[in-house]
Amino acid sequence: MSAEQPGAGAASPLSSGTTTAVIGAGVMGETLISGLVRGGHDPSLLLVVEKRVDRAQVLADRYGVRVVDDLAAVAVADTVALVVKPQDMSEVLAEVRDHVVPGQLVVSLAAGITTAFVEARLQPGVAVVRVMPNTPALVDEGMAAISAGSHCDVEHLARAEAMLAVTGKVLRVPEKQQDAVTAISGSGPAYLFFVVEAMIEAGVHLGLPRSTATELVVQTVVGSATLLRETGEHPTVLREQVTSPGGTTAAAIRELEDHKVRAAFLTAMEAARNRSVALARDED
Ligand SMILES: NC(=O)C1=CN([C@@H]2O[C@H](COP(=O)(O)OP(=O)(O)OC[C@H]3O[C@@H](n4cnc5c(N)ncnc54)[C@H](OP(=O)(O)O)[C@@H]3O)[C@@H](O)[C@H]2O)C=CC1
Ligand SMILES: O=C(O)[C@@H]1CCC=N1
Repeated sequence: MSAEQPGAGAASPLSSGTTTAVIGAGVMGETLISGLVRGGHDPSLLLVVEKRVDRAQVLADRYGVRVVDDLAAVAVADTVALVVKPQDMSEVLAEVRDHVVPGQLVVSLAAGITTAFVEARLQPGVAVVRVMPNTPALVDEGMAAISAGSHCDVEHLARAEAMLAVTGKVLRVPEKQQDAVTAISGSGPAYLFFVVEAMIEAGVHLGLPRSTATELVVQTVVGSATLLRETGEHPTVLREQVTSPGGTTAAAIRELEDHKVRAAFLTAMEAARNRSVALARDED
C-alpha cells in the first residue's frame, strides 16, 4: 500500500512504494506483470487476482508477486489493471465497484470495452484509461495504444503510459480509433504468425527440412521488420527492391494478388474491428 492515499502523487506505477493490482492473469495479465517486474516494480506491491488458483500460484512462484483471492484487496492499489476477457468485465466491475474510489486509476486492457462502459459501472469520478496492448510486450517490443476516459487528467494518462512504456512503444489515440487499433496491432501478431506458419509449410512442401524452413522464415521476418524500422522506407519501396524484373519475387507476388491476399487482409481487419465494437455491445 502507498504511504498515504492510493493514487496520491503516484506519477508512475514504477515509483517506489506504488501498488498495482492486476485482475486476470492469463496471457496478457502475465505479459503486463512480467513487464512491470522487469521495469523495477516491487513484486511484493504487485497484487494479482486470478480466478484459476493453480495459475495464480505459477505467477507467484515465477515473479514473486502477491496473489490475493478477494477483489476487495484492490482498495489499496494506486492503479488497478483489468485484464480479464471482455465477456467477464461486467462481473468483475460489479465486484470491484465498492473497493475503487476516485484517486485510484483503473486501466482496462480489454478489447472493445469502452471507458464509458467501465465508468458507468464504477463509482462516479473514477479515472479510467483504455489500453490496447499486444503480446510482443513479452520481449519489450510491444505496441500499446492508450485513450483517456472522461475523468482522466494528464497525470492519469502519464501513469498509464509509463506502465506500458516499460514493454515497448505507446501511442496516445482518440478512443474512437481503439477498435481499429485492436484490429491492427492488438490482433496483428496473430496475422504475422499465421503468415509465418504458411511460409514454413510452403518450405516443407518445397522439400526443405522443417527446421531449415523455420530458421529461414523466422530470420527473414526479423530481418525485414528491422529493415522497415531502421530505414523508415515505405514498404512498397522495400518490396520493389526485392522484386527483380521477370524474377522469382514477381512470380510469387502475382500469385498473391491473383488470390486476393491484399483484399483478404482488408476484410479480415474489418472483421476484427467489427468484433471489437460488438464485444462491448454483447456485454451491455
Ligand atoms: N491475448 C492478447 O494478445 C491480447 C489480449 N487483450 C485483452 O486482454 C484481456 C485478457 O486476454 P487474455 O489474457 O488473452 O485472456 P485469458 O483468458 O488468457 O486471461 C484472462 C484471465 O482472467 C481470469 N478471470 C476471469 N474472471 C476473473 C475474475 N473475476 N477475477 C480474476 N480473474 C478472472 C481468467 O480465468 P478463466 O480462464 O478461468 O476465466 C483468465 O485466467 C482480454 O480482455 C483481451 O481482449 C488485449 C490485447 C491483446
Ligand atoms: O483476440 C482478441 O480478442 C484479443 C484482443 C486483441 C488480441 N487478442
